Amino acid sequence: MNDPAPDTTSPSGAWDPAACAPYLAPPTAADHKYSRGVLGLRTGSPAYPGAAVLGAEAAWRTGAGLVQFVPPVGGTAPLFGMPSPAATVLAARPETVVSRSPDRVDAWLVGSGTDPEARPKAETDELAELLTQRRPVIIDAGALDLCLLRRDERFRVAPVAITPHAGEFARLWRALGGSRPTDDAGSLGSAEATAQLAKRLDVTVLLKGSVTTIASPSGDIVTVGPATPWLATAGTGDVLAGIVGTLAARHAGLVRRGGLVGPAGTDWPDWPAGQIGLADRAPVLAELCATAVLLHDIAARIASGDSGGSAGAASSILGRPITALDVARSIPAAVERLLGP
Ligand SMILES: NC(=O)C1=CN([C@@H]2O[C@H](COP(=O)(O)OP(=O)(O)OC[C@H]3O[C@@H](n4cnc5c(N)ncnc54)[C@H](OP(=O)(O)O)[C@@H]3O)[C@@H](O)[C@H]2O)[C@@H](O)CC1
Ligand SMILES: Nc1ncnc2c1ncn2[C@@H]1O[C@H](COP(=O)(O)OP(=O)(O)O)[C@@H](O)[C@H]1O
Repeated sequence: MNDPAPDTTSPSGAWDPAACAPYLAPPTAADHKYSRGVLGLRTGSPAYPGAAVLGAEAAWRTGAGLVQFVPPVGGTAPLFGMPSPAATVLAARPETVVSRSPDRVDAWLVGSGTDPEARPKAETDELAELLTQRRPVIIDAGALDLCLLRRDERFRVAPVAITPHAGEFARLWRALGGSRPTDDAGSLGSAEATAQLAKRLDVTVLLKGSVTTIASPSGDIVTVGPATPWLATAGTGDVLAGIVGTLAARHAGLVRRGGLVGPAGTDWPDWPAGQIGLADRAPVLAELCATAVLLHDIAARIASGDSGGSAGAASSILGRPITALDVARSIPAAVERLLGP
């Protein structure tokens, strides 16, 4: 990959709170748990069971119909006498169903709270397999290396969004042969670099930061922020990933169709093969990501008691310290605020 030119372009646009509403629409009388979106989680590890709890908490609070947790394959036993990720998730959210091979999953969230160095081959193989299927896959933290598989056509079947922070973004950039950025995506013109990465790997890139940049493979860029700086605390990225995964599960059909409505309301399997390219599908995923980032910021502001700041406001810092779990627990109030009159 060539180094990006300095970023002289303006982003395609900042995300409008009003645009979130369709993605957060309340359930109807015709809904049931399966129609509201089933999220499959492959998150957490013996070293980081807490990250799996944060993602599951966020998923339920965002309004998932069902969250299914798949325990990591093989690997080391829990450390320090800690419970396993599955036991930790169940203790916090007994609504969660734990299963080795869940059916009816609409979208997957993988990688939060995992370490690629400690990942057994069997786990890597199962994660890679998800990229060969049509369900949306959200790739976070310790699974981000798997998006490099997208260089191979076989792994380009699933619509994919990745959620790196600046350090993780720099690692991916270097893995693709770029020499810049070093560890500071902000210094390189992140919009340009994010768009390049999105295009190269045919993924939607959600580059986290005070201002979060979201790029589609098509080149569209959306920015959200600045978010409240109280979000700069451990685990808030795991919460964001849970929100993104849940919205992707809720709108999995729309993601696969690229936002297009099929003939007589048909879904993807009824569409002629090859009619819709991956790049066509990506902007919907970007809009879901932007909605998730805005919801996350509003939840953080509610949790921190920041009644004066609105999402995206670059005001002086208002409010009080928060934890990642506080943010997750404030998601329902944030949904209500975004849907409010
Ligand atoms: N409770 C739990 O279970 C929790 C579990 N968690 C899990 O921990 C795992 C490891 O994740 P991780 O992010 O802590 O470590 P890693 O991937 O090595 O990246 C850090 C390196 O990147 C660099 N860096 C540059 N810019 C940066 C930025 N904006 N934000 C952050 N870093 C930035 C930074 O360099 P520096 O700036 O310090 O020079 C540093 O060298 C992962 O699976 C995650 O899910 C956490 O979510 C916490 C709660
Ligand atoms: N200074 C900041 N101002 C606003 N939001 C921030 C700031 N720093 C980080 N964030 C947000 O906090 C979250 C941190 O995610 P991440 O770096 O993955 O942390 P973790 O791995 O501990 O969950 C992201 O949503 C990011 O956009």
